Amino acid sequence: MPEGALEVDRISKRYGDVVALDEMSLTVRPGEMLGFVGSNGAGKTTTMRIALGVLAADSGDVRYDDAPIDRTVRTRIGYMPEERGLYPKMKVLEQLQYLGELHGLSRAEAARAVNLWTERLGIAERRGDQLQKLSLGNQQRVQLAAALIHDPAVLILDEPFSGLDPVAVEVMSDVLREMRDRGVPVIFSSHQLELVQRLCDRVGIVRRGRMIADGTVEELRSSAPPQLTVHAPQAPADWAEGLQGVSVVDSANGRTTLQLDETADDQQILRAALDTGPVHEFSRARPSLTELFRDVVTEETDE
Ligand SMILES: Nc1ncnc2c1ncn2[C@@H]1O[C@H](COP(=O)(O)OP(=O)(O)OP(=O)(O)O)[C@@H](O)[C@H]1O
Repeated sequence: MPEGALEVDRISKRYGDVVALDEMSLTVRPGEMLGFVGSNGAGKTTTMRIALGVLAADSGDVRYDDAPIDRTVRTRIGYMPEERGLYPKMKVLEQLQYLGELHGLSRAEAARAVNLWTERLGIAERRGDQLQKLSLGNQQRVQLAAALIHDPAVLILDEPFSGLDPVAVEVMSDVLREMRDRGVPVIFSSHQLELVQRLCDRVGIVRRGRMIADGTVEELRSSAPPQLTVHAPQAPADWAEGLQGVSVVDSANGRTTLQLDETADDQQILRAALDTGPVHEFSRARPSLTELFRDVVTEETDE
């Protein structure tokens, strides 16, 4: 394992009869951003809470830098919990200053870090306000500042992008990229798959407490069957039905997305499309992360 990697190794966790995690494993290396995706209740928050050490696993290990996570390492993790959890009545500045000192910064270091991150996250003018007086998006920026204030060695963020406006999404994305580029392993959960696809070096898809797919977006996309987009404006809705090795993924306004298996013949498909009239587009593609994810979720309900 490279120095400074965070490893979750086959952790399991039950809540009574509910199996929240079933030998979940993941690794985030320094300088890497991992997007953690999965349906509601799949086990993302439970994994992150165990990785942070606020919740104990029934079995399995969490390691940082090849050693079990102890108290010292724990204080070096920047965590943004899903339930947020800052003090609503406390002023932004006092709150961040307090958290910095709690994580071992001196008074002056904490003050410098508060200035830096509130400036960087665009909330400098709100330093004197109570947290509860800020908009939800700005409260979230404060939460991120709280996770960053002690210059963490690892970042674990539970749905940091939920509810943010596009400008805030860009600010948050830039900061996470910057931390990644500084060599910090970053893991965040999200249901915004386009964002995960754009931002992350690797993606882990979790289903029922297990990691079922893990790789770069390109690896995951290229492991899926290829697709063909055909724009034939005069084609009837069922023009592709019955073609060898072809299933229709989507069809609207003369544009059809087909999924191909190895028996499909693209020249035969092209001829069939031309038989309907002009063909304006005929291009091969790989499914998006959203489509891959949908396939996984569909398999889940089919089981
Ligand atoms: N404190 C708890 N008591 C009982 N069951 C729990 C508890 N916390 C989580 N669970 C259950 O464990 C499973 C995993 O939940 P978890 O919150 O980790 O999922 P998640 O992937 O983060 O979901 P979401 O995307 O909705 O946030 C779910 O079935 C959930 O109901």
